[in-house]
Amino acid sequence: MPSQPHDHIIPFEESAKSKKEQVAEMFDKIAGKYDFMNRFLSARTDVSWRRKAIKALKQYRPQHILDIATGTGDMAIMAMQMLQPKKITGVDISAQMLEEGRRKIEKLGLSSQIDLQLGDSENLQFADDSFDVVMAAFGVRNFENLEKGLSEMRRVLKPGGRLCIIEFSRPKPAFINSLYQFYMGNIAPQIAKLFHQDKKAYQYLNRSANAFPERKDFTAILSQVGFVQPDYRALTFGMCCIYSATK
Ligand SMILES: C[S@@+](CC[C@H](N)C(=O)[O-])C[C@H]1O[C@@H](n2cnc3c(N)ncnc32)[C@H](O)[C@@H]1O
Repeated sequence: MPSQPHDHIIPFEESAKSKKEQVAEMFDKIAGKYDFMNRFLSARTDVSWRRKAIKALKQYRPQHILDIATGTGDMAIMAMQMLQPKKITGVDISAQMLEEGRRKIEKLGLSSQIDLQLGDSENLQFADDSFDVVMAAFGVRNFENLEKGLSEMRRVLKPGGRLCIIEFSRPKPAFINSLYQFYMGNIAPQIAKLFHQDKKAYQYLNRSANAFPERKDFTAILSQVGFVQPDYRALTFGMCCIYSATK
């Protein structure tokens, strides 16, 4: 197994709580403004990243989709609108993020098609081989044990099923990365503070994104947990990557 530098990246370094507890608490706190901050800080680029990832799943015509670390349900909602599967199940450890998600889903009249459940990606309560597609947008970086979470995602995927992961990565070329690092490391946490959000949550976002295995390092981990044909596509100068693989 490769080393896991991301394991040590936790939201609040001074806290004695586990990474999982800290992550759940942090997202509970920022849930109310999570969508707004995403749109604002990324100038809506996050929406186009999710759209591209979901578009690539169209050819598989999935009927049952699992959205891991679903948060406020943005990925699940967009996948329901674009792919029209029979059902999407979303799982997250933050009750408040799920509450926000359920509100949006109800407003859109999608409650019978999208089911959001409190649960841990590293210990999924679903039978083996249950889903045609398992996806996670900006979630796997937060796992306490990355390999365990990815293995669970593989376990519940049907043989031949498709994995889709969106995660932050470091932009190339170097001068764009410098600008990006300055924005994410200094400006974004200040903007978050202006909107009464915990600055530390947005500092964690940058630190955890920088420490996370990216591109070929991440596809190597997908292979190690048993996925086949892992691949990635870098978006917006490589600010994020869409990873795909098959079970
Ligand atoms: C940055 S948010 C992404 C939310 C959503 N997927 C999106 O695209 O906006 C990360 C989410 O991962 C969830 N999360 C972190 N670790 C988790 C775990 N072990 N199991 C389930 N959810 C987890 C957090 O609670 C949070 O809602």
